[in-house]
Amino acid sequence: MAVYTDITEDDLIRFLAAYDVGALTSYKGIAEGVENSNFLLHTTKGSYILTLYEKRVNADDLPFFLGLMHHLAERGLSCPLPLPRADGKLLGELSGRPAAVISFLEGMWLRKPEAQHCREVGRALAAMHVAGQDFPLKRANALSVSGWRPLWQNSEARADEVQAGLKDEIAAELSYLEARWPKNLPEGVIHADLFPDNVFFLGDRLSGLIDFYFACNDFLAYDIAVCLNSWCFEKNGSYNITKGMALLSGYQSVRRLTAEEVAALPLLARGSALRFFLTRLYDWLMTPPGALVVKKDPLEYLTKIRFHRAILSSAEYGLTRQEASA
Ligand SMILES: Nc1ncnc2c1ncn2[C@@H]1O[C@H](COP(=O)(O)OP(=O)(O)O)[C@@H](O)[C@H]1O
Ligand SMILES: N[C@@H](CCOP(=O)(O)O)C(=O)O
Repeated sequence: MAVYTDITEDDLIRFLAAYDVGALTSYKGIAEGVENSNFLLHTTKGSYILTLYEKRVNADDLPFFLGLMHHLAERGLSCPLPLPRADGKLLGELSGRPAAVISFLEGMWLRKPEAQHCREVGRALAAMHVAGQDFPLKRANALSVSGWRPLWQNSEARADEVQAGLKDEIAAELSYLEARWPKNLPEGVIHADLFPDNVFFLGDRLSGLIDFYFACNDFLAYDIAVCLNSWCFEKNGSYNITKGMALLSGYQSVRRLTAEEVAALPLLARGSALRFFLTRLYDWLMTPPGALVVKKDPLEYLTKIRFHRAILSSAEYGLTRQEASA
């Protein structure tokens, strides 16, 4: 459960006085998420999410994240909206943390997504990329290739505690990717963490995207790589090409990939797998005992890195031969 910062009822009531949300009737910590502390609030006016921004979120980036949610919602994308306070600001402070009240998005995330859901996600991701094209703020991806080595240096010495041989394997992987990371691919605003737990469905219909707190400017196709990694592998570590095909065709029904993006896909998928491996490894080794968070297994992403390393052509992800060789 991701609640890093406790709040008291008195402080919460005082904090909520600045919002037009009615009177608090109940609240509870949310048993999901990794990055921030989230609470579900019920008030006389409805349900809301209270987010306290934690360690990896830089307060200077909050206008980008909150502004982006507004921008995308204005262009018809379903995502939660930060509520304004009486003073017009979107951010307040609670228990010493920057905090926001966010509208509640109906729906549930899928524990066992199927190909049809992957298609919907592909479509929504491309719609987000298109809608983000005229978002005026910029934020570099702190967790792209230049951020991986500093992250690795924090865990490197203890990597073999997790699995023998990891230190050498990851060091080689990192050097390989640093030397070959693409430089010129179409860029824009990406979500950068569109895992199944950040996509809500009502029945089989996608009801919205949440958790824009890694959003940034980067290669659009890198976002697809994140989704292939998080949506198209089965629990046993195998890649499900039917899901890959659905996700990629859903995406391309809104935005066509360029030949350069197609060619870069195996490298981007490998890099995205390394990125999640590294943050998970860091959390695995560094999260203090007793923290109310479920740590995610870094080794799941080692399997994915190895899968991508063996890929010879983007067709293996589920692009048609024609698309893969265009
Ligand atoms: N706007 C929202 N509407 C409904 N539930 C939400 C909303 N935002 C977050 N949640 C709930 O909180 C959980 C954690 O949110 P998330 O943004 O993923 O946290 P974190 O940033 O810590 O990873 C989600 O899985 C969901 O259950
Ligand atoms: N998706 C990341 C962790 C970030 O957690 P989220 O709850 O913000 O999606 C992972 O799985 O490693």
